[in-house]
Amino acid sequence: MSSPLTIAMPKGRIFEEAADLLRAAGFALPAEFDDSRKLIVDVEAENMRFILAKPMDVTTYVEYGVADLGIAGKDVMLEEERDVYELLDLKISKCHLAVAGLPNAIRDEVAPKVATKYPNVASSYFREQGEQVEIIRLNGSIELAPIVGLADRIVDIVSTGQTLKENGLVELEHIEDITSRLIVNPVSYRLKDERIDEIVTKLASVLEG
Ligand SMILES: Nc1ncnc2c1ncn2[C@@H]1O[C@H](COP(=O)(O)OP(=O)(O)OP(=O)(O)O)[C@@H](O)[C@H]1O
Ligand SMILES: O=P(O)(O)OC[C@H]1O[C@H](OP(=O)(O)OP(=O)(O)O)[C@H](O)[C@@H]1O
Repeated sequence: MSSPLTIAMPKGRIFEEAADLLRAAGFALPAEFDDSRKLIVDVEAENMRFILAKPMDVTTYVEYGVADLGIAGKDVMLEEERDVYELLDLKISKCHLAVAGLPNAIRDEVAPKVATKYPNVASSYFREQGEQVEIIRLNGSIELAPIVGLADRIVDIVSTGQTLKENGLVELEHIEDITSRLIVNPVSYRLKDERIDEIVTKLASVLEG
């Protein structure tokens, strides 16, 4: 048998939706897959190996070729700009990237501070807007920054809007709609195109159906 196809899966909120999608496409993923603390899960019946990574790291595993395929949020792809191909919009984990801040804040700073987990996305967004800002990188709970006075604005993910609302913030600018994507290492795609195309066809038929 050929070597297993390695797929980098994001732990966290995308995982469950991605696993549901793979099962709907006919892949026999064992229950162990969802509950285990193991970071590598071999699914011999499908000749697949899953590596469970932090969502922000999926594109890195795929770029370096230790995973052939991966499932990554478009936000991560925009931030990381890794050398990977996007094969399919999986239409899961829908949200958008936005600029937010306190309502009625006076916006007359020369270089307002912007807190974000997405420094590259935020820098290029404000550059395109012709606005000079100071980026402050944080790792989470971004909505805290304007409330405690660390930053004037934030660039972050908005889904239901509940986190903004509960923290007294408002969305100021919509940057980009986000969903999760199936990505591939370019060399893997050349060497394993038949197997990969088969997976894409199965997933696409679920998404279209
Ligand atoms: N509130 C949300 N609703 C829907 N999708 C979201 C939401 N927040 C993030 N996402 C999407 O899900 C992906 C993973 O988010 P998740 O919160 O699981 O990861 P993370 O915050 O990077 O990880 P961690 O919390 O472990 O640091 C994001 O890259 C984005 O594409
Ligand atoms: O619009 P909502 O539905 O409220 O979702 C948006 C929130 O979800 C994400 O945070 P996450 O839960 O990943 O926590 P984090 O702050 O640790 O990143 C994001 O960073 C927002 O804070």
